[in-house]
Amino acid sequence: MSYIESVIERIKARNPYEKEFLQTIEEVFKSLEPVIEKHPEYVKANILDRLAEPERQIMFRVPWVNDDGKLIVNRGYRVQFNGAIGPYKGGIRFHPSVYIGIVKFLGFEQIFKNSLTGLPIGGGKGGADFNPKGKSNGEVMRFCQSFMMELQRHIGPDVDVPAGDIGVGGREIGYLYGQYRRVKKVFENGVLTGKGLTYGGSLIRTQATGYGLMYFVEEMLKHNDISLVGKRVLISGSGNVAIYACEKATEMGAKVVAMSDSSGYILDENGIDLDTIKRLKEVERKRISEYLKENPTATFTKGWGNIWNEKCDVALPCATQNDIDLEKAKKLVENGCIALGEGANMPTTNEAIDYLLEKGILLAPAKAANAGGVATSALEMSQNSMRYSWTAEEVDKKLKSIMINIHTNASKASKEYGFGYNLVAGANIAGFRKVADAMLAQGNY
Ligand SMILES: NC(=O)C1=CN([C@@H]2O[C@H](COP(=O)(O)OP(=O)(O)OC[C@H]3O[C@@H](n4cnc5c(N)ncnc54)[C@H](OP(=O)(O)O)[C@@H]3O)[C@@H](O)[C@H]2O)C=CC1
Ligand SMILES: O=C(O)CCC(=O)C(=O)O
Repeated sequence: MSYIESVIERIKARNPYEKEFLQTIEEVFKSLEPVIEKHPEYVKANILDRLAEPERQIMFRVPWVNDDGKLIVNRGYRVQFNGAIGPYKGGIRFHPSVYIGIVKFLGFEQIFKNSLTGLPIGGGKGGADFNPKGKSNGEVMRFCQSFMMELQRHIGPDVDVPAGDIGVGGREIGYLYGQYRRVKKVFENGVLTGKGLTYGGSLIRTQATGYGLMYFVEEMLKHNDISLVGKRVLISGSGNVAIYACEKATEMGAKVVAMSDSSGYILDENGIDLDTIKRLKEVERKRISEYLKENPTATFTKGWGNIWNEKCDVALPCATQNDIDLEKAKKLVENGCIALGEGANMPTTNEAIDYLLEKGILLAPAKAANAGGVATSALEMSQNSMRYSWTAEEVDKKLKSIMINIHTNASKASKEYGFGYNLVAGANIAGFRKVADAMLAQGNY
């Protein structure tokens, strides 16, 4: 058994029920084999075992009263995974599937992603098993207030800075910040990112993950002498990341023909009418099938995951984890897909990643490709510290240059450690080295 395999076995034994966390551990650590060989100092300092153990994980009760006057109890989480290079940073997810294994997978991935941005942010993530779907604004507000009553003890602009993720957007960040300010009595708006523009939010943060994804995918295609113009694109999801990936892809000359939500997908051969999607999803919070009312030539197909049966050149999973398994990956290849850009976190299973790489599909891994969101959050933190705001053009320019740098660093690391042009391995290695070196320098914590 190799050193890495023995580390993975130890981590499995310590966390037997956290399957998503174990999935990312295997994916990341397996690509670190040549790094460990070249740098025995990481083995001596037991960096991998230390990296896999969160610095702190907090789990708490979130009681709140629904519109019928019933007291409901949810479970809240914040995992402060690694603070070696900066304050913990990462989103909060509200979804009924949330449990510690999901929060830990997201927090672990965040360590490497945040390191890749080149900005001083450590890795963390949080959430609750609360389902915002179908809840009134009042219910969502009371839930957020109760969630923050506990969370506020553990966060701060120099400690831990949460933001949005699935089920947490501008509305929720507003309620969370309102409660934080009420309890703390200070206007300390650097404690959360993704805020509204009237109280310290950054221009372009809403668009940043989707735009950043497309800047990265464009760079990856350019590196391989391929243009995005005229390419047929499928996007899973129709939330924050999916919407702005669609906007930028269309602006870059690609044709997005399908988007989805958990009920199914719409296919529109005329190209997605994004104004309708934005209204349905950002304003009215409706199901995607409603799209057909205004676009009667489009079709709706029921069922999660079916979108990947459609033909495409570029696939952009922008919804949730494990969206593309081996069977879907085979379907994509069979249908002529040439590139896959991960907007969501861990949307592709490990078996599917191996298969796609083996078939020569260009794969932009989440840690690199969706890092534009957290990078712009870090830019929001800088603006809050300076008590100053950059223009949309300034933020967008910084975002683009960060995404291009991430591509350069991931491709260089991949080449240096013998993987050729493999951005999956390259992103893991480049993200790892900075954090590992910071941990080495800081002693045995
Ligand atoms: N927001 C950000 O800045 C960043 C987000 N990400 C990642 O991108 C992905 C999408 O996030 P975001 O767009 O913010 O989230 P949203 O809540 O805005 O949108 C999520 C979308 O995914 C769909 N979906 C389908 N199945 C599921 C499922 N099982 N669980 C959750 N969602 C599902 C949702 O449909 P339905 O409404 O029917 O549930 C919805 O269309 C996530 O993986 C997130 O971790 C990564 C980096 C930054
Ligand atoms: O902007 C942030 O801090 C959160 C981003 C995030 O959760 C992610 O990158 O997955």
